[in-house]
Parts: sequence; C-alpha cells; structure tokens
Amino acid sequence: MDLSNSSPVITDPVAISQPLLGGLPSNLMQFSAMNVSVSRLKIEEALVNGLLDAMKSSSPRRRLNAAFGQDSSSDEDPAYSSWMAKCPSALVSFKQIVASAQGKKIAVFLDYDGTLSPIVDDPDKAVMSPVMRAAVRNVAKYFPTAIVSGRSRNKVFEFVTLKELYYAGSHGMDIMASSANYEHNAEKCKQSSLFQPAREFLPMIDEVTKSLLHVVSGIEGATVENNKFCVSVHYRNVADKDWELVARLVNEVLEAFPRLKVTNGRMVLEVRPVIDWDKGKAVEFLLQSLGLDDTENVFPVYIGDDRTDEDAFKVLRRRNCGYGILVSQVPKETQAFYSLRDPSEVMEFLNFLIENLEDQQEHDEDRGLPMIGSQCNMVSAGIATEIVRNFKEEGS
Ligand SMILES: O=P(O)(O)OC[C@H]1O[C@H](O[C@H]2O[C@H](CO)[C@@H](O)[C@H](O)[C@H]2O)[C@H](O)[C@@H](O)[C@@H]1O
Repeated sequence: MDLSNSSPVITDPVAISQPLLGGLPSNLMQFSAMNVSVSRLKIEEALVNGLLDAMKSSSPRRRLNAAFGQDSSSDEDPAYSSWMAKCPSALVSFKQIVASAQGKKIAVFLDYDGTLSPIVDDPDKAVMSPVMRAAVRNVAKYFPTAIVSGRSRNKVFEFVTLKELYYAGSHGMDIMASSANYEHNAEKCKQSSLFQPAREFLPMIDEVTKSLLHVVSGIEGATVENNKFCVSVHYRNVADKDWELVARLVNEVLEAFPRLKVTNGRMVLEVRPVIDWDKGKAVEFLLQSLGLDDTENVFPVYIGDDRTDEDAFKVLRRRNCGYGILVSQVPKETQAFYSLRDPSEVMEFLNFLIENLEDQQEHDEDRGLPMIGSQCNMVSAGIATEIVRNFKEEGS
C-alpha cells in the first residue's frame, strides 16, 4: 500500500515498515476518532514511526552519524574524507568557483538558521553576529543578495536588519523586494513586490498553531513557533524518550488538516500547506523577478544547512547554473556541489567573494549588466509569469 499520499505527513517509506514502539498515550485520545478500525490504527502507527524516524535521521549528532560512521567531522576519518571528495570545501575550492563565475553576474542566496547564525537551543536567541552582518552587507553591495528562510519574513528581518536585501520567509512562501530599493526607485516600483502563494492558508495556520500549542503544552521542552505561512514544532529541548509522543501528537493534530503537511528540519517539525512551493521555487521566482534568469550570464550561489535547502540546491543543479553550498559538519546526502562546516566558514566565504570578485562586478556594471541595489529589478510578482502560471496550474 502506498501510504505516501494517504496522510498530510510526509514519511520515509522504509521507516513505515518498522513496528510501533508503544500504545497510544491517553492525552491523544481526545483527537482520536471513536471505534477506530485495526487497519486504520496500523496506518497511523506506521505514519508516526515514519515521522519519528525522519526526526531522528534529520537531526544527526556531531559525534554519531549513523549513515557515515562515528565522529564523521574529522579530516582523518575515511567516511568524512570520502564525503569531502564528493562535496569539497567551498573555501578550498574557491579558485574553481571563481573560475566558473568568471564574466557572470553573481547572485547570492542565504539561508538563516545554521548558516548565518549558529544553531542554539532557544530559537529566539539565534542572533547574527555583527561581523557576519557586516559581511552580508558588503556582499549585498556588489551582488544581489536574498535571505531564504523557514522563519517568518518579519522575524528573519528582525535578526538580519539589512534593508538592502531581498527576503523570502516561510520557506519561500512570503517574498518581498528590499525596502531600500523601493525608497530609491519609487517610480519604477509602483507595483506590488509581495508574493505570497499560500495566502489563503493564513487562518488555517493560526488554527493549527493553537492546536499544536495545546497538545505539546504538557511535553517538557517542546515549543511551537508560528512562522506566518508555516509552523515549527521544536523538539531540540525534548528528552529523546518523548520524541515519539511529539510525532504522535503532531500526526494526530494534522488528521484534522488534510491541506497541511509536515516536513522535518534540524530538530524541528515544519507544518506547512500542501502546495507545490518550496525554497527552490522561491529561488527561481526571485531570479526571474530580478531579471537574473539568464543561465549563461548569471551565477547563483545558494548557501544553506537544512533539508529544506536541498530544494534550492536541486534547482541550481537542474539549471546547470551556479552552485549550492551545504553547511554541515557531518557528511550528508546532498544536491549541493560544495560544503562549508559552519557559519564562521560561511562568513569567510562571503568575505572571500567580496575580496576577489568586487572588481569583476564593477566591471560588469560598466558593461551595463543589472546591478541590484542601485536599481529596482523586482517590479512585481507579475514579472515571474512563467513560474506563477505553472504554480497556479499545479495548485488549482
Ligand atoms: O530556513 P532556516 O532559516 O534555516 O529556518 C529553519 C528553522 O530555523 C529555526 O530553527 C532552527 O534553529 C533554531 C535556533 O538555532 C534551533 O533552536 C532549532 O532547533 C532549529 O531547527 C527556526 O526556529 C524555525 O522556525 C525554522 O523553521
């Protein structure tokens, strides 16, 4: 039986075949239908197990990486070395990256958590350091730069506080051009710069947030974060023994919301609308909207640390244009071409870009190529007609 389409929960088909670890907890009973049939229970159990398995596998511990062996972040470790051969350091390979970008306009896309700020226990304290902010600000002087985050757009802007960037919040479901561009080019930018493909889901997201807050309130360490068009259920601070309960409760709540699905990030379950839109689509949308979809002359670089960033890496691979860079200290299956270990290496990479490529970008400006930051290129969602048309057709 194909379970992948029978629930809002996206599960790993291999994990679904694993046996259930325990019985239904009493606090779930209010969400369970009466007289549930045995087969339905089995499906639910399988889904919970699939979700639990995804939670474990998406949250590798630094010193225990089941897929690649122990302590896989050491250069001497054969598993780590073999991964580095497939996904080399973007710092070590900087010259090759520069060579590939030669003569092209670079566009920079940055994830936030785990990329620009280190992962911390409290999501509200994931601040960006002043030196990182300075690096991003400098990058944005020369290259069109966008933040693509799972956070709400407002929240990520509060952390980054740079007006000259483009922001795509809620995993790309909330895209806005920079206010700086707006102020400087009021005449050119009369049309709306906001693109929110999941707008109709706002009431549903508020409703599911309330339900999730209610059910996890009894689990120590579990928190719920409303990211406007999606919701995060954090289990980083939950004891391992309670992870299954978190999976069960989220799964149970989503039974009432067939138009929502759950994916997993770094110790977080992300509840979001079942629409064909993700960070990859957001990157394509931004490239097209900004007049940067010329694959011959534009070189996008996307840096991110999470599973949700894989959608963007895939897009760049498919377009055979630019590179995805995965931020990770452990080997991971990825569509990225290069890797960086942590946010401090991300900052080093951004500073390298500025030091080595600013001259080239100035040269590009002389040749009349678009320089975002000095000119408003994102005029409206209508510009990215192809992507939006496709989205509407798939979503309708
Ligand atoms: O796309 P991103 O910008 O990477 O956002 C993804 C999620 O990031 C945040 O959670 C993660 O970082 C927290 C702070 O370091 C950490 O405590 C948590 O365990 C991580 O999953 C954010 O809080 C989520 O809402 C985002 O969806």
